[in-house]
Order: sequence, then structure tokens, then C-alpha cells
Amino acid sequence: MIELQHLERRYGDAYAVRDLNLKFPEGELTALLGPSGCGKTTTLRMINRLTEPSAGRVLLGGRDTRDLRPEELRRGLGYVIQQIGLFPHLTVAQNVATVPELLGWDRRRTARRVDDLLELVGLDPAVYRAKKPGELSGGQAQRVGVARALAADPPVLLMDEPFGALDPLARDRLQDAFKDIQQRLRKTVVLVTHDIDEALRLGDRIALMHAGTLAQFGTPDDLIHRPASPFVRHFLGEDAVLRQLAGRAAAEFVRPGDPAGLPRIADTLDARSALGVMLREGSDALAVLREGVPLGVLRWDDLRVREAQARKAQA
Ligand SMILES: Nc1ncnc2c1ncn2[C@@H]1O[C@H](COP(=O)(O)OP(=O)(O)OP(=O)(O)O)[C@@H](O)[C@H]1O
Repeated sequence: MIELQHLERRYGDAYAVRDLNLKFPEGELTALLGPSGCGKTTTLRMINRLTEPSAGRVLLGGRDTRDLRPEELRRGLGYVIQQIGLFPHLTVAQNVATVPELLGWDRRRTARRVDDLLELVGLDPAVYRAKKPGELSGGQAQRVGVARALAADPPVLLMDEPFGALDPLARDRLQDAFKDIQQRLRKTVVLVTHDIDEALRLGDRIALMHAGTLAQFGTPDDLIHRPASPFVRHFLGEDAVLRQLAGRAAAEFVRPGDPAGLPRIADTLDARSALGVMLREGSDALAVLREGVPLGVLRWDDLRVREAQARKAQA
């Protein structure tokens, strides 16, 4: 879907991005992760040509993006940034409708699309349609930004630290909401972040960058259990396994078993917190309940296997 070939961007003698080769798989979310200044934003902006490459090329659906007109290119690429820049004098509905209106959709179709999208991002259209951006919380404004980027149904979504400006609680909520949306829509998403937890939580794959080059490309499991270099291991940190558990629901690790007499947790609890409950309760197994009904049992060993694998890979 999106392919970077020998992509480079120089500023004077310095390389912001150097000989970057990468294929972003279709329908998946790839987190572009790395320390500050490693070239993530420059890479993203070379995809929609807000920044022109010094060398190399970007292919979109097999076509060199230089052969596409910029408007044509950007229409196929939704773009969400940290300071989303909603138009303050327009209503929420008008903000979301910007692109459909540019495309000349009729009013009925646009209005329907706006309501569908507001619902998708968890904002009741009847309540939010007529509000102005100034009346929204940071999290709500960011949801409107996501809705706006999805308005013309672009196959690709480029996101630059979209949740970065939010407080931790709002960020968690919006990450969860976005994960749900992505599971339904299956867009090809490139998400720039320097937040390891966010990359582990949302990324089907992670492209970890270091000083303008690619340090490793793989699934979160690959990076944690099979780091390609000391840099990767160091960047993810000693507690990478715990971090990964934090991003996964306890329900993922449930196995059949007799829950009678075990401490109980909800299936939506994350696996790291479940580990905490085991330690606190002094129990090596927990009953996992979905809406009050037992699903099965979560065992210490099932969580620990992953930890052991990680240690072995790091040894
Ligand atoms: N317009 C510019 N002029 C000169 N140097 C630039 C310019 N834009 C970026 N750079 C340099 O290129 C490098 C990569 O920048 P980039 O913004 O892509 O990094 P990043 O990984 O997105 O960082 P951050 O997480 O801090 O936003 C940095 O060293 C930066 O100083």
C-alpha cells in the first residue's frame, strides 16, 4: 500500500532521514516510534509531500507519489496532527464536513456522513453537531479531528502524535476508542509516536527509528522478544514485558477452568493490573468475569511464559 524506497531528507549536511526502506502493510496500523529528532515526523510528511524527499521515493498503491497531483494525493490520505487545528468559527459538523464539501457532495449525503462519523468517534451528533470547537474538551476536539480525517473515507490515515496533548485519562480513552474504530475500518494507518506504551497498545507493527534510519520493523512481540540490536532492547526498556501486558486485556489470556473460590476480576482489566491483583491477593489464578458471568481462569504461568521468553531473548 505505502512503500518507502531509499527515502532521504537532508537539511544542509545533516540527514533527518537516511536510506529508509519500509513497506506499511495494508489494513494495519504501523507505529512509527523513536526518540525525539529521529526523523518520524519528517518521514510521515514525506508520505503526503508536505516535505519533499531529497532522494528516494514513496509509492502509494504502486504509484510514485511524485506522479500524483498534491490534491489528488492528499485526498487519499487522512491526516491527523496533535494540534488538530479545527476551524474555531465553524461548528463541529461544519468542521467534519470540510472535505466532503470540497468534493462537492450534496447536503443530505454530507449531513448523514457527519452524523455517522460523530457516532463512530463516540460523540452524540444531537449534542455535538452544533457546538463550536471552543466548547469542547481536548479529548472531544481530538475525536472531531479523527472524524474529519475519516470524512472522505481515505484508505490511508497518517497520524502525528494524535493523542500527545491529552491528559493520561483522556489519552487512554481515545486510544481505546481509536483501537475499536480501527478494528472496524481496517485503514492503513501510520501513527507517529514517541510513546512506547502507545506503540505497543495500538501498533499491529512497529517501525522503530534511530537517527534517521530504521532500527527494527516488526510486531510488538518481535521487538520485545527478538530485539534486533542493543539499541532496540535499550529503547524498549527492562520493563517492556510489563508494558506490553499493560496494553492487553486479561481476557486474552483466559483459559477454561474452575473459577470457584478465586479472586475475581473483570475481563476488561489489563493483564498488568491482573498481575498486580495476583500479587496483592497472594493467588496464582484469578476468575475472569464478563458482565458478571465467569469466562474462565487467568493463571500466573500464562503471564509468566511471556516474561521468561523475553528474558531468554535478552540473555
Ligand atoms: N525544517 C527543518 N530544518 C532543519 N532541520 C530540520 C527541519 N525539520 C526537521 N529537522 C531536523 O531533522 C531531524 C528529524 O526531525 P523530525 O521532526 O522528523 O524528528 P521526530 O522524530 O519527529 O522528532 P520529535 O519526536 O521530537 O517530533 C531533527 O534533527 C530535526 O532537527
